[in-house]
Amino acid sequence: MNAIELRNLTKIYPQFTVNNVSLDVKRGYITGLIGPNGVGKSTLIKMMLGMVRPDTGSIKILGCDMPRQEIDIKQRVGIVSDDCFYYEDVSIRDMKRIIAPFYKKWNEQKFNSYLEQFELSPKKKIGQLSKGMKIKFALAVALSHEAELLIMDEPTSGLDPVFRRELLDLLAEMMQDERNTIIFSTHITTDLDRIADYISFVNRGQLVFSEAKDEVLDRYAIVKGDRQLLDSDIRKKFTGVRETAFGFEGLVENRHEAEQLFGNYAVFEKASLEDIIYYNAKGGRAHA
Ligand SMILES: Nc1ncnc2c1ncn2[C@@H]1O[C@H](COP(=O)(O)OP(=O)(O)OP(=O)(O)O)[C@@H](O)[C@H]1O
Repeated sequence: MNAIELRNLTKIYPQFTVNNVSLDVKRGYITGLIGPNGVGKSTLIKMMLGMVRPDTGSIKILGCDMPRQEIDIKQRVGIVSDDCFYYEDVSIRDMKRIIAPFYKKWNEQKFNSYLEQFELSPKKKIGQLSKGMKIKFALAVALSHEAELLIMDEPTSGLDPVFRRELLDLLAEMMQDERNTIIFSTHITTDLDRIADYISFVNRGQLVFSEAKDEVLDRYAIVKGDRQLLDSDIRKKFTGVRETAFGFEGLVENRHEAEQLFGNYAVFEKASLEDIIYYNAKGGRAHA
């Protein structure tokens, strides 16, 4: 079953379009939403959360229609984003008093223990929280109302390495209940190496792929070889190529096909998620 189903979503901004994105996020798994800056990841997440209305297309979250069943959906979804919706002038304690009654399954004890674990003083005003502290607060809220689905926009980007690991542990803990689902966008691909099951890759407003992380890492490869191997037909086989005085290095989408093409004339290495983002972002423009 899918926790999220996006169908043919399009959002047109004056200088940018999310173009006909269809995406299934599998229930019971962690999906990483990756892509270069400004390709539409936050816009997609905001559409899932009803914060941005698509021009066309449909959105189902936990089997419910967004926006028609937005209130039911929000009961079951935890949101972590650094441009969260909280009042700056209000303390953590008072903000909690505003938020908690909205949730049918609010767990006060859990919330207090997260505040303690995250070293957040209830007296501190939201406006005085650092970016990382705001994320911790949003996470404490999200984890205290028994959310089945956690949707997070760059949750790890403002966090120090110690809390980043703690966060990943918390997410792993949440996934012990196999009905739970997490999707988060990130630039920190090492976080995904650690915990993601699926990767959804967005580039220039379009979904490039959404598949199991292990399959992605098996399918793509970095190829290195002598520049003489490159002609215009061969270049087309690469998602992107970097050329140096000594040779070339490029990303191919189909390792098997490239191995048949180059045989022993090239060297093949495993591509990382970072390689996949880099070469897709640069495309044919990737030169050293
Ligand atoms: N409200 C808006 N009005 C007009 N353009 C917008 C609006 N929101 C986003 N955009 C544009 O849409 C594009 C995609 O932005 P978005 O924030 O979705 O990208 P992103 O992939 O999340 O980027 P990053 O990784 O840098 O956070 C950008 O060019 C941005 O300027």
